[in-house]
Amino acid sequence: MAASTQRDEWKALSDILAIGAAAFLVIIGLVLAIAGDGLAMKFHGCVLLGASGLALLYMLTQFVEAREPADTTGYADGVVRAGVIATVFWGIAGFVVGDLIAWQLAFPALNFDLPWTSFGRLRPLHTSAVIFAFGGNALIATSFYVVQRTCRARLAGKWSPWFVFWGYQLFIVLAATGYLLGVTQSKEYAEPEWYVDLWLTLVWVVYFLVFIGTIAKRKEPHVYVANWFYLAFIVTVAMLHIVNNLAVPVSLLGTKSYILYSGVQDAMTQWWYGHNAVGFFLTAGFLGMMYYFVPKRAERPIYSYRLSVVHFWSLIFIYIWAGPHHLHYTALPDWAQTLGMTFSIILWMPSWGGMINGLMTLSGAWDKLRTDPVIRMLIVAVAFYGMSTFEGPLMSIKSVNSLSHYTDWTIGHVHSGALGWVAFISFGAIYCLVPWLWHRKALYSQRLVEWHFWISTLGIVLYITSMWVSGILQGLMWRAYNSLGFLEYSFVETVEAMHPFYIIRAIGGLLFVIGALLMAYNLWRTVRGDEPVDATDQPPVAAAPEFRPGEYTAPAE
Ligand code: HEM
Ligand code: HEM
Ligand SMILES: [Cu+2]
Repeated sequence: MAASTQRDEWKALSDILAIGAAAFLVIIGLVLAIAGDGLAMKFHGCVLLGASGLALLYMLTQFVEAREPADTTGYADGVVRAGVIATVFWGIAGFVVGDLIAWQLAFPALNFDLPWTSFGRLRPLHTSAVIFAFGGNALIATSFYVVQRTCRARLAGKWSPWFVFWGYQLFIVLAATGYLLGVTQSKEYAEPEWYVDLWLTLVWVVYFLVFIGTIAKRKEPHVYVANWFYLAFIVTVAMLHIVNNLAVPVSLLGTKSYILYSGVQDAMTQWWYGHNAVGFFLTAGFLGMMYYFVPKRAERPIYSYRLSVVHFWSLIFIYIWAGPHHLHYTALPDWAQTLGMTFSIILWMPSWGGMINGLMTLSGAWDKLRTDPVIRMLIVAVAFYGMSTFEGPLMSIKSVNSLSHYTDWTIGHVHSGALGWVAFISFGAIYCLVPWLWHRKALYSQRLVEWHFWISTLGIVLYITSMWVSGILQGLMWRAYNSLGFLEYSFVETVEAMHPFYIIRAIGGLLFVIGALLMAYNLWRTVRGDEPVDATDQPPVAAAPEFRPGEYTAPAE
């Protein structure tokens, strides 16, 4: 009795705090909307005002009516469902913008001579949309799902998980609209200005607290390896984000700020950030996904649990040092470049350790590659992970980088990781999650998953092969001398030579977009509850699987 009143008091306190925080944000939004310096800040004030106003209204109605959310006892899956929807939505938005800029590179007239639609503004819109909006939502949704199952505990906090979700969407909207309006601090993958960075910091701290709070109240003694990867992703991204974005705003009412560092220190901080954004956002978090969804879908234990632990520690210790490979032949001291190159080459080993662990989880069940396109998607993702983590160390070797740097080869490398690994592992996870989360007995159509798989794979192959050819061609043309010691080609000749490859890449991108649209249609039909057209061919997914201790670890270990 006493315990329950105390719990009620805590709940009331948390409600009051949440309402107070929203009211505070309403005031800030109002101030910025009225007194903000310039159109962009005023607009962002309005966005903040609208978002926090809606949140405030919603929480007030809940509080006044003392209404309990529908499911306070089981797992908190509402926020995971929202995350899955957001992932698909932002994914398609990001892929479409990616393909648009791909066509712009082939046909510059598509810039339409307008500032808002120019390549310079749409490119960061693409990279942020796919990495942070698509990838970030996939990571938040799956991490919230996985941590609950593997800890057998409900997500910590009542409002906090929803704050993480909606706060993150607000971050995305502020960042994206900012780019279109020309607000940027010009650091690649860290373009949002100081006030958007501050907002993300707040959201991220709450994300960390929800995640660690759930682990703290776990009923399962062992902390499963996927959670280690998710946790490394959350903690390291916080560290990277804060250090790389230390800046002084010109005015508290304006968008512009100046970064604390200058010259080569700024460059090194930026690429320490940029490289580890790849390592911890695009790799560690998605490895967490791999370590849950591959064994689950294959219904096999992880090939080697011991290897997964070695994989974890070696990966996080080595990644952090490899950043200087982005700054070869720059003003960065030579020793630092060599250090970055050395650690990049060493990084090949833990990366492939992880790949082997993922692939070999299928041993004894290889036939599933033929019968289950979702498994195939997950496993091909792991194979692409292996490919791009072989290519990366190769490109980090200084003599190779002297050819590849600034060329389309880098773009090809990026997208074999991004499309092949990040997007495919997310698609696979989503195909698993949707029937579990919406309690459907199967996906609407397995055949459509097949189509998605093949169309998108073809798209990726067109993308990366065209970029390999154009990248190496570009690099060789730039460094070609004639017998008199003059450059053989003018720059514009190299641009002309790229044209056919840009068209092939854009077609590849289009195929990738079509695949994603097929997925969205299939998922929509599944969620709607339509009778699956080929349920008998699909593995049984009637109930979301429970975590059973020892299930993932090989018996021999
Ligand atoms: C339909 C799919 C996609 C297409 C057509 C596409 C196209 C493009 C294009 C044209 C660029 C600019 C290249 C340049 O400046 O030369 C680019 C850059 C980039 N894209 Fe994509 N993209 C797609 C999907 C993705 C996904 C899913 C991700 C990440 C998860 C991603 C991450 C990136 C990154 C990180 C860059 C910057 C690369 C760099 O600066 O080296 N893209 N993309
Ligand atoms: C062992 C692992 C890896 C190593 C050592 C590595 C190394 C490299 C190197 C040397 C570059 C070219 C730098 C330059 O010349 O400017 C690069 C660029 C890049 N890589 Fe990797 N890579 C690895 C894995 C990955 C993976 C798995 C992904 C994606 C999921 C990825 C995403 C990127 C991106 C986005 C860039 C472009 C950065 C920019 O200039 O904007 N890398 N990587
Ligand atoms: Cu790097």
